[in-house]
Amino acid sequence: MPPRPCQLCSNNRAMIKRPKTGQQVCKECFFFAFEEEIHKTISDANTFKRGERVAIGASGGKDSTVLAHVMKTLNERHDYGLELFLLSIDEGITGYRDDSLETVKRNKEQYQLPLKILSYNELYGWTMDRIVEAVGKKNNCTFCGVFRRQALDRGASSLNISHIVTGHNADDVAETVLMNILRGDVSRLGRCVEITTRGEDTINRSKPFKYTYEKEIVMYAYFKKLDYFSTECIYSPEAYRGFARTYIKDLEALRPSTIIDIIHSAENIRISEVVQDALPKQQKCQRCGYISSNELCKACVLLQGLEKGTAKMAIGSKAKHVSQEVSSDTRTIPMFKMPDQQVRNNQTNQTNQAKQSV
Ligand SMILES: Nc1ncnc2c1ncn2[C@@H]1O[C@H](COP(=O)(O)OP(=O)(O)OP(=O)(O)O)[C@@H](O)[C@H]1O
Repeated sequence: MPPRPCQLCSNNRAMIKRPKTGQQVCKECFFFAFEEEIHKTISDANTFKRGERVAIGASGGKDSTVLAHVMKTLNERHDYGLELFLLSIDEGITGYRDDSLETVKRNKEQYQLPLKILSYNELYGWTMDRIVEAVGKKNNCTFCGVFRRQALDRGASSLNISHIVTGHNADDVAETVLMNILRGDVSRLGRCVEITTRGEDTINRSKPFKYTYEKEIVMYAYFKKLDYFSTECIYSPEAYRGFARTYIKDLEALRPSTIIDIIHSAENIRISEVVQDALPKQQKCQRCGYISSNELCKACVLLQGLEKGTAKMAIGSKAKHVSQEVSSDTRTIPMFKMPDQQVRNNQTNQTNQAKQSV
């Protein structure tokens, strides 16, 4: 059978069948189409301001490694004018995160980007290895997720950065939509499909891979021969999320557009004002100053549970009513500080001067 030509350039031999579109394309056209679709996602949503300092949440895994590579490529190709940094959180998981951080350190050299590593141990006085010893494997993902979210914001803030991008891809977003529906979590249903979540007292978070299929990220990393770490976390993943993931993968095998269709469905759901008014209002944690929907943020509640030896109780719904009292010898999280107002103002001024956003 004669070689099949690329359906995009018609010159080269097709090497890849795109999981997202089914098109048969050559390597070069795949790379370009993949990158430019991400550029479209970024520019359609005016995601960045020119001159902005942006931290790439870098775990060393395939998604964030491809993200670092693509952000650097697009920043240069389309002159976004961004100052990019790698930001890694060391959760303290021996045999997993220590190895993946070695990959990030190599990425720092390969992409010539500054790297900041912040550890749970430094910030909370606990590693995930010790947390798992204390709470067991069943609920450890709750601790890790809550602690990572804050650690990323605190790491960014220490670099005077008010925008983080993560490698969450279309499969992750579709999975989160499904989980929010299954849990009846209306407030998160709307937010989880936004490319950027913004707020006065929060660090902006963006997902440039919101419409990018995981299978294509794997192909991109493979054909570009990127240096990434491919082992799964050694602590068991959250079982409920695992079911949602498998369900979506099964549907994708039958109809590849399922992933995008789920995302589009959630984008078009309108939450009634009655429901919105009933949602908890955002405030600052009374202990550490981090954004929270209760008097104490989730990280402070979880840390207090760990310190007092009542960590399992801290996970449940009664955790909101945890005592505010904390003895002077109990470890607490340092006060959260948003990036310097000055920096934010400067960024706005630069933006106004440049009158441009990407
Ligand atoms: N330890 C970490 N340090 C910095 N960023 C992280 C860390 N863990 C996760 N992230 C960010 O959150 C995104 C989603 O994380 P998740 O745990 O779902 O991993 P993943 O889907 O396996 O991604 P990756 O392949 O990048 O590890 C990552 O792509 C990355 O941007």
